[in-house]
Amino acid sequence: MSTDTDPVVELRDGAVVLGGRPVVRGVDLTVRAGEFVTLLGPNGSGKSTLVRALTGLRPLERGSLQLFGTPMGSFRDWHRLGYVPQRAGAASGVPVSVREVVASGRLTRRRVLSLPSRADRAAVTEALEVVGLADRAKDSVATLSGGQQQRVLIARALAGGPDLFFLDEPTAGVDLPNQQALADALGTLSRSGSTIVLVTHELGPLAPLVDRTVVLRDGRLVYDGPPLDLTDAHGHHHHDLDAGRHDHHPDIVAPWDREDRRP
Ligand SMILES: Nc1ncnc2c1ncn2[C@@H]1O[C@H](COP(=O)(O)OP(=O)(O)OP(=O)(O)O)[C@@H](O)[C@H]1O
Repeated sequence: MSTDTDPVVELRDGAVVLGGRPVVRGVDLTVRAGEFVTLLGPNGSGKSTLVRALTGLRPLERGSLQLFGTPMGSFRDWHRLGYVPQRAGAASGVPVSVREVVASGRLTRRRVLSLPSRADRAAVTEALEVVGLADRAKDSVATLSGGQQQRVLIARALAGGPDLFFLDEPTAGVDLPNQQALADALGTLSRSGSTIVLVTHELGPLAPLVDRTVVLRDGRLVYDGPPLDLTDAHGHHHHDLDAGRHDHHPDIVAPWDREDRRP
């Protein structure tokens, strides 16, 4: 973990209200360059909302946010951010190739109405290689599995050359080989110095990559520290990280969910 580098995300007292209800409440979060942070918490605890707020997609009701040291209101370097939303299929119904989807990730880099440059094409090819889909470039996205489509979206985010990635449950509903391919791609990114903020219910093959864990509960940050060993003394895995399999079934017994948890 790098603690001596500049913060790339600095949220102070962040609050988001949706439908009149506080969903993110008084969150302080600093992410430094090169960190790999996982954001955990039960269903509905506000993880996706927090990530959307950090990308500027959800306005803050209260608090302040800086990205790369610039207040959100004046931030313009959008090409530095990559965002892979939750449960997003890459297939649109319109026949579109894997390469075309990934190439759309270069649009923040290109001048309006200009043709793709050699650098654009090279970035797309490289992004496809990182996620292990170079051999599927010409195929229609619709012919890919859900896990492969998720990797296409990661390649799209990658193609823009961002150095800060937000990924919202990229492994949900993805089989083990695809999870491993995702972990390989994120490991490559992380080693190249990218900062990664990842929402997940289950780390699986991603676990070795994680520097730091942040846990939300009821919109509040209840843990921020080293990755948690969620296996108890009896070798049982705490149940809530499997909650993704039982959507909206908050059967919680994890450390941050005990009565004595700190606020
Ligand atoms: N557009 C919206 N309007 C009103 N409430 C919303 C909206 N979007 C989300 N919520 C509510 O905000 C709360 C937090 O949702 P969010 O999706 O951020 O949680 P999450 O931790 O990512 O959950 P999950 O693990 O199920 O994806 C939930 O109670 C949800 O119902």
